[in-house]
Amino acid sequence: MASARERLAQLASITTSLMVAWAMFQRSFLHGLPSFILDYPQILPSFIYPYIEIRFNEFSAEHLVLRSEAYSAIDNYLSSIKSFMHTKRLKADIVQNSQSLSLSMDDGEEIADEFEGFKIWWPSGKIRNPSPPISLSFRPTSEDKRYYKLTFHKRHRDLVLGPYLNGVLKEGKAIKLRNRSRKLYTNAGPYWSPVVFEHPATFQTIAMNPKKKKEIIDDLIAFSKAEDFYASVGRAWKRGYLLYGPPGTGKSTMIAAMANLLGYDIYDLELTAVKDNTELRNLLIEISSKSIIVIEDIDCSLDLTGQRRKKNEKVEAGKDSISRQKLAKDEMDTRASSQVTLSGLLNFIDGIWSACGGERLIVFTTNYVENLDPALIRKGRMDVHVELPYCRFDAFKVLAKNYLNLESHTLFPKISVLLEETNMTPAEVADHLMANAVLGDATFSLQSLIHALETAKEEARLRGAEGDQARKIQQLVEE
Ligand SMILES: Nc1ncnc2c1ncn2[C@@H]1O[C@H](COP(=O)(O)OP(=O)(O)OP(=O)(O)O)[C@@H](O)[C@H]1O
Ligand SMILES: [Mg+2]
Repeated sequence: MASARERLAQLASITTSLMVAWAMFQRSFLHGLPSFILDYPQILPSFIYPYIEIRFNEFSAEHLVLRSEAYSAIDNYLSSIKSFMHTKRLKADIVQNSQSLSLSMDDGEEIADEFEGFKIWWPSGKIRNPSPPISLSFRPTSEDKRYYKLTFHKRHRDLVLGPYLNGVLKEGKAIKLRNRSRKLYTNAGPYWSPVVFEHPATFQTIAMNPKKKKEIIDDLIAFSKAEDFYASVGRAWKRGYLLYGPPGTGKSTMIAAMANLLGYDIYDLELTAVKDNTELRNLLIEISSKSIIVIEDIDCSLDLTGQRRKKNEKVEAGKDSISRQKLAKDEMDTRASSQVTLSGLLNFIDGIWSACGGERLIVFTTNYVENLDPALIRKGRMDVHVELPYCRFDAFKVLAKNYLNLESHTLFPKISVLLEETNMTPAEVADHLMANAVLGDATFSLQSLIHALETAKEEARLRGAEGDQARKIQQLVEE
């Protein structure tokens, strides 16, 4: 059944037709009548039909191929609001990156939305293009042009055209970002090449101290919502993370979990493949917002500390010709490999990056935090330092829950002590648990982990004893 507004719309349309006919009649036969009568066709229907309609076409006149950004945002927004109760014909599609179906209304249907206590209607429709007589090209012709018609009472004009519509467009764009398939970019030469990023890691599966984990999650979420805060204090919307710890402790896994948590793309920057600072700058300004820039093994990527050392050596050098020659050769060697310098990287972090949009994390990883230049990791550049250590009992409990669905067990105390006495990575512990998890016997899995820990402890003891012996022999030889 047609709603009151629809009946009014029909009435207004009939009235408009009548008024147009009336105006034509006037113009033809009644020259000289007062001009306000000629204005009737515009005034009268707006008394009868006090609604404003704004049409958002799928394709604008200028961009016949590119879908209008406003239309896409509205489409996403309308698919998200739960006003389908009275809509009989819906369209369904699979959302990228998700198993769920996304519903949207079919052409010719209407969704009602509410804002500040009043109603807004979004009828959808399509204009059928007259099909071309005979197309000689094989290019498919897009016959139908879809649109949404924002319809609201004229007394709400300011609210609808201001906060309501801005909110719809903002939310629609946010939904698009959430639903898009994310990318992992790597640099080979001066360009980024993307692949679809699908990594199952989540913070839930990362084995580490739960308190530390919560702090990181809270920090990331606070960062992703802090656009206004960063703007108000005049700082670039970026945050630096340094993840450090031995190999296999979950640094790369945590980066994937960060990307999954925030829905960001990852730009995995291989510094050794970057020719010089100019190429570095060009790569970095290409990076879009909502992204994580990752530089793995920062200590191996560049001779970052060396660059500084050489500067100091330069002052000392020059006294004799041999050291001058050595310095020149060192500089040539450095230039031959990569000319990206510590100062180039720092300039990027402080300057260029700040100037090109926001919502970006930069993450450095290293196995040897003590080797890094303090300038690189000082607060302000690397805001958060996260240590991923060898597996201790708190991290083990996460793995036991994930792999064996165990919260406690009589063997836990023994494992806790053994983990303190050995240096086994979460990766190794996880491997032991996984090897037997499929058998479904948790006690057997824990026993085999205990056996592995005891073996590792014994090996470490033997290595230590061998080392002591070697040192003693060395001492005797020197004496
Ligand atoms: N803390 C952890 N929690 C859960 N799984 C982990 C953890 N650490 C490692 N793993 C598992 O071990 C494997 C290796 O981990 P990852 O690559 O993240 O280590 P890494 O710290 O980046 O090592 P590297 O320093 O060698 O790059 C991953 O497949 C991951 O599933
Ligand atoms: Mg790694």
